[in-house]
Amino acid sequence: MMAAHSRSFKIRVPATSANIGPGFDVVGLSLSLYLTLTVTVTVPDSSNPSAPAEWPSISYSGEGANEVPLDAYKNLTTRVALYVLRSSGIPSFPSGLTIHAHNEIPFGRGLGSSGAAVIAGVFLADALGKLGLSQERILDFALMVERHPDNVTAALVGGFVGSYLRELDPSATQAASVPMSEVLPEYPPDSGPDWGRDPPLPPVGIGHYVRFEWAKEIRAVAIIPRFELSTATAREALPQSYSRKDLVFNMQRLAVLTTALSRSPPDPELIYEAMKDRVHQPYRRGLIPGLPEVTSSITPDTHPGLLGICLSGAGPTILALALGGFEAIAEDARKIFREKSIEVDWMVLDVVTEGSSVEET
Ligand SMILES: Nc1ncnc2c1ncn2[C@@H]1O[C@H](COP(=O)(O)OP(=O)(O)OP(=O)(O)O)[C@@H](O)[C@H]1O
Ligand SMILES: N[C@@H](CCO)C(=O)O
Repeated sequence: MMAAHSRSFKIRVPATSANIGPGFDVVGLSLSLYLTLTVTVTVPDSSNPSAPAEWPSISYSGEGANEVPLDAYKNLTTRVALYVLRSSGIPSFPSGLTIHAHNEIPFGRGLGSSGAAVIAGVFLADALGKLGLSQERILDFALMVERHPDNVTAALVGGFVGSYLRELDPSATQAASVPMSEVLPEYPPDSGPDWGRDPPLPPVGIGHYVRFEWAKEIRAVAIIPRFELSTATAREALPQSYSRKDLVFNMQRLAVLTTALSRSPPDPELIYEAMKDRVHQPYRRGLIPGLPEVTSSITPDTHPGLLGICLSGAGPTILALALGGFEAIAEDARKIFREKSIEVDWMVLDVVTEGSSVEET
């Protein structure tokens, strides 16, 4: 009888909410919803190392299970993993690889589902290839795929995080700007170890971040419209340039917000105003009917316990930060959306301080 040995591990990545009003592409919060991968690699003892590698077997449950591709060469997480493996000189997945993904993060709603899938992919490659990637290098790889740092950084390190992309020299800029089709090519079905060009390596040290403090009593109400809005579409709605007045408006608020959210007791008057934005939300209102009404009519005066309210990431989810009164906030937002014929789901989430993890099981 053929003996086999196997190795199993679990990867867990939190959801994130980016921007928090004025911090477009700058700040992110990790939230208590998770993408969890349960991974097993089974290697028959008598396996022939020169035999062609089998394709990984992927299964999904939870959010997105009915739409996510289960082909490892099409699925975002495994494509990212393959990119990182190939960049590290490992041409393909090992044989006997099975991955079960359980996903609690709704797709395309502004809760960082793609950022979580990307971070999970880099962790998967790191664990499969025993690459020993540093946190900095994990972020470099993630930023070659998701090119704004707010979601992936918060998903990686956890908590309330501010980040920037380092100004790269011209050759590194070129390396970091290669088209996505070269970073994550559409692998042909029969792709083997010799497939394609060498993958473009990320420059070293692209993303830098700082973790802010977070007042533990602040919780997050996610009001989630039942429609998807892709980040790409929501970014196309934005202008290429802004007035000085609007940029100063946002910078003033962001500077106040990062400390205001760390103070106990939190000050609703300060936070509500500091969560206003003029850089992305006004341009996205056409994509999210009800957005301006929800953010302007739900206030700390009308809803005791509320601190501030904004679009979560690229939307369409609304994020309300609050100390209490969660149901009144969410149900009143539901009424406003219903007037626009949009149904919502809502949940109260915690801001989690732990980032992504991998654990051998
Ligand atoms: N767990 C996952 N596995 C595979 N693909 C995923 C997974 N999660 C998300 N995706 C892919 O990412 C797409 C959603 O990405 P998109 O950037 O548009 O939204 P988001 O990340 O949910 O929102 P935001 O970036 O505003 O927070 C999905 O339609 C799917 O193609
Ligand atoms: N900062 C990004 C977050 C979404 O991924 C945006 O608002 O487009």
